[in-house]
Amino acid sequence: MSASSKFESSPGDSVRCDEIKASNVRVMVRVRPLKDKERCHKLKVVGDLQLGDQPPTPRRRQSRIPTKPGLKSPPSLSEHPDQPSLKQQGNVIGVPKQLLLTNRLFHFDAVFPADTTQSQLYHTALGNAIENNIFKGYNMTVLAYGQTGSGKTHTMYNGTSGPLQPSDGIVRRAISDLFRCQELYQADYKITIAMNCLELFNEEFRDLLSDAPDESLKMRNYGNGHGVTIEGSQNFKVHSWEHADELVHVAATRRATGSTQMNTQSSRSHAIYTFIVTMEPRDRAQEAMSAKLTMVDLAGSEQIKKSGVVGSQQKESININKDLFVLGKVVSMLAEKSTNETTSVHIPYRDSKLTEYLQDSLGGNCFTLLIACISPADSHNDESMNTLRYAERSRSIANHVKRNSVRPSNMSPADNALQLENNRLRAELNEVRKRLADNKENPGTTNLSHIEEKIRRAKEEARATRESCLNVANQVSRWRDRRAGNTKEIFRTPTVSIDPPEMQTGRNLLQELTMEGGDVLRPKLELTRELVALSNQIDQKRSELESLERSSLNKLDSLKTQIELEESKRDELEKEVSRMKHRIHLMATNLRDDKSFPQIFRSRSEGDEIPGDVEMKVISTSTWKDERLKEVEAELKRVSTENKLLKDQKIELVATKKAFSLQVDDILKQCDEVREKNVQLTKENEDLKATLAKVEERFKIQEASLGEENDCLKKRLEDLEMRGSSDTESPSSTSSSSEDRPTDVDNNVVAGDSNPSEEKDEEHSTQKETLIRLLEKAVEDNVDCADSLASSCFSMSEAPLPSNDDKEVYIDNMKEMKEDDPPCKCGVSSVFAKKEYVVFYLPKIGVTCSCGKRREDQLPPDSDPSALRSILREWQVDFLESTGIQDCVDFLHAVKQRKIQLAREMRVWRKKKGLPSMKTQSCSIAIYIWSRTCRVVLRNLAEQKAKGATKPSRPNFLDVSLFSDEASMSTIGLRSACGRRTFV
Ligand SMILES: Nc1ncnc2c1ncn2[C@@H]1O[C@H](COP(=O)(O)OP(=O)(O)OP(=O)(O)O)[C@@H](O)[C@H]1O
Repeated sequence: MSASSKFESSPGDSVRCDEIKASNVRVMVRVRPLKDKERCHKLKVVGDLQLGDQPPTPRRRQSRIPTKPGLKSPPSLSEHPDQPSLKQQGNVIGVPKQLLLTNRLFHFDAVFPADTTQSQLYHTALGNAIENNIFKGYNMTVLAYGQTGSGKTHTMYNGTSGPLQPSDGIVRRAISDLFRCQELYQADYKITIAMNCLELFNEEFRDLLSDAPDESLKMRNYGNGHGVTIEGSQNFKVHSWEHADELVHVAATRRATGSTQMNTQSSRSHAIYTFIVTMEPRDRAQEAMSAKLTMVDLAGSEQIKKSGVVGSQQKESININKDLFVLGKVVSMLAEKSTNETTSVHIPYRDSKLTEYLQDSLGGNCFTLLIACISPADSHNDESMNTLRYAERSRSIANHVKRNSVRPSNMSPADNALQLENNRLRAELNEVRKRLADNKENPGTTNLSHIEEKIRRAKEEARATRESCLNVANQVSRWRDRRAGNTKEIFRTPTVSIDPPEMQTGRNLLQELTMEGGDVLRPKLELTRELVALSNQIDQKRSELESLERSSLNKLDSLKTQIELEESKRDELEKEVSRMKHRIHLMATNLRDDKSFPQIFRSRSEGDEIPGDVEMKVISTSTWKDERLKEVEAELKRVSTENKLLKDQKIELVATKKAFSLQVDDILKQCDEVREKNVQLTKENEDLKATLAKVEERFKIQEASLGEENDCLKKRLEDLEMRGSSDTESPSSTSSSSEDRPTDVDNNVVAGDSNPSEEKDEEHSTQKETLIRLLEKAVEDNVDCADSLASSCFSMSEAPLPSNDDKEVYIDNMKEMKEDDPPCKCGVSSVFAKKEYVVFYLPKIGVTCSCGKRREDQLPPDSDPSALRSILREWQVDFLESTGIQDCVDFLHAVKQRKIQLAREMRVWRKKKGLPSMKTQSCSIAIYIWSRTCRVVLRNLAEQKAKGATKPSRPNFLDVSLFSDEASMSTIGLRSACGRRTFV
């Protein structure tokens, strides 16, 4: 059976046509959410949206079934009188109807902003439309239109399977509604639901539910609004929601999709889901109804440049765009027709298969809802603008909707079917007649290709009509055979399949009576009377059937006559064509051969006699020329109109292209910016990572040092407890152990932890002796201390090296030195210590081996004298940097804030680096020495600057006078060259 034949309302006697109403296509716009990196400045939904998320309140069952069949005016989509208005549903307060895009305001039936849920969209857009339209016998179509990636498939079929999900689109929700309504109405109607799923891919129809889904199917158009069918497509009778849903799911997965730059899962075809509902009343007084629900997910328009398609995808894209172009043209023409009803407008439905198939939905017998999907992104403004313009135009398309219902009659279903078929044939015949009449009226417009086309169509139609007639004839003869058999059998066999119901009832009654007759003896006369009455009824029915048969046969005959007539017309037309061809050929030959043709006119003007046959020739030629001229003029007119249309389209396209290229430039620029930013961010990220690693290392060190501090504190607490009594005897020893001011290292840079004073004195004297011994040995051997790790004797760098005599004096001085000796004023200093202590405690500046070799005091040219690396040794700077200290100022600040913590961190750090272990207090002293040195250097540099030095140089670190005001000078381990202590 064809997909739509049941829905073609036949203009016959028993089909209602009294309820034809105009209903404009309803248009709603859905804005999809922004994607990553997309921006939206120019699009605005105007008005508040407060949608309810509930289905409309269910109504009581009685009101669903019309008490008086078909007398209500047809409801428009989702606005049935019984249905609560949008404003009354749930908490719906209002739906925006306007949309502003780049200063242009568009008006629609509803505008759904990006945050609208699928459920909100369905209940607002369709509401109770399935029940109010389909189950009342009105056809309905829902179309999704828009550029690629704008959300059409999301809106129509967001394919899941199983129970209904919040993300499901219109198709699944509509199927659910269909079966819900079937359940509601099945007490009064026998309802069947059939469905098919088609796709139009590359200008070819395919049945997505067929065993051979790749097979291309032919479309057949019955013309004059009598519907279109896809030959060979299958209708599946579906029994439940699950069944239908499964089929739709299969179809959706078979649909052609592909990945483009605009949409990773782009539909490459137009998908058409059709559901056919037929309702046969259980009560014969009601009318039978049928309706078709079509849901179309159109493929999206796309710019090949933007979508980046090539090869076969490019061909698909061209076909999609062509279809949509024709759709736009049809919409424009329909809109023009509805605004200016007086002018006759040709609607180019046949220019594409899509529009030919959707003819009923656009300007036909159908309630139509168009959902235009757009992207809110600025980068898609031009496409969105086109979609909105198209959608706004669609609003003015008027459809003429009528109920597909059949009046109740005493005819059997077979009679009804026959009747409908007859009606359809009659309509076709009318159409053929009309065309023939048109041909007669406008012979002037006939040109060769037109005639050929008409002949082709006529042939096709004749073939189709012949087939239909044969069909009908077969049906009639089968039916006649059956009837003849039945009539014979009627009294013998009680079960005849096509008996009129009254006869069956009578026979049943008779049977009952016969059965009961055993116990209740009725008079024979009564039974005879009943029988007579029944046989009368049978006769009456038989005569009715015979007259019906006769009329059918008559109709058949008249149809045959019509066909013959049509065929003879066609023959005539063919002959006419060949005659014309012959004439044209003759004339062309004559004109070519007849050299005297121009001469004839000349001689006529001069009053010469024209030979009779030549005059005839001239007359016929000029008549033909006039005709031809008229034809050419008409053709010219048509061509110029088309040309103008094409020019307009071209201008529009050029403008669009220009806007596009501007947009593309803009996007490229943005891309560059983003790329640059990206590089910058990556760099920043790397820096941050490095800092993070440092911080993490610091953290670990701090953590470890905290542990140690804890241990240390505990130990100290124990010490303090133990020393409780001795503290009262020598209070000065407590103050001298202060961590912040490690003055207990006067005699040597090798300072111990806070030991009792006797231990300290003992240690000092040992160290003193060691030093003296070392010095004596150094004087004897004049060793190159720079290479000796065991012990070294250092003196200042830039001061003159002490002679051996000086050294002896120095040693003597050392021996005689007392704790309370006054400071030496010689201004020249030396450092005596083990090399490892020197390396640990002292900064690098100016320290020179006593042998005269300079060590570590050379600064690279142009180096910053105030930098940490110019003052301190490599490892010292490495350590400080590991704690986040970058320069002298940082360092001085850190010393002030957290010297002890730094000391602990240093201890842990050294351990980690495999350097000799030092006590925390020694670390603290070292830090103190470094900080002092840094402060002195900074101060000296500032002084140099203040005196006008443009390039201040690093001070001589061992110039004792530099440190003369430093009370804790001794802590840096300097001694005067005379061997006496400089400071106490
Ligand atoms: N309203 C929406 N909410 C959430 N996501 C959406 C919405 N509309 C579209 N999308 C998402 O945008 C993407 C593209 O949508 P969809 O495939 O439906 O576009 P389309 O118009 O059908 O494209 P095409 O014509 O190329 O098939 C999908 O990932 C989809 O999930």
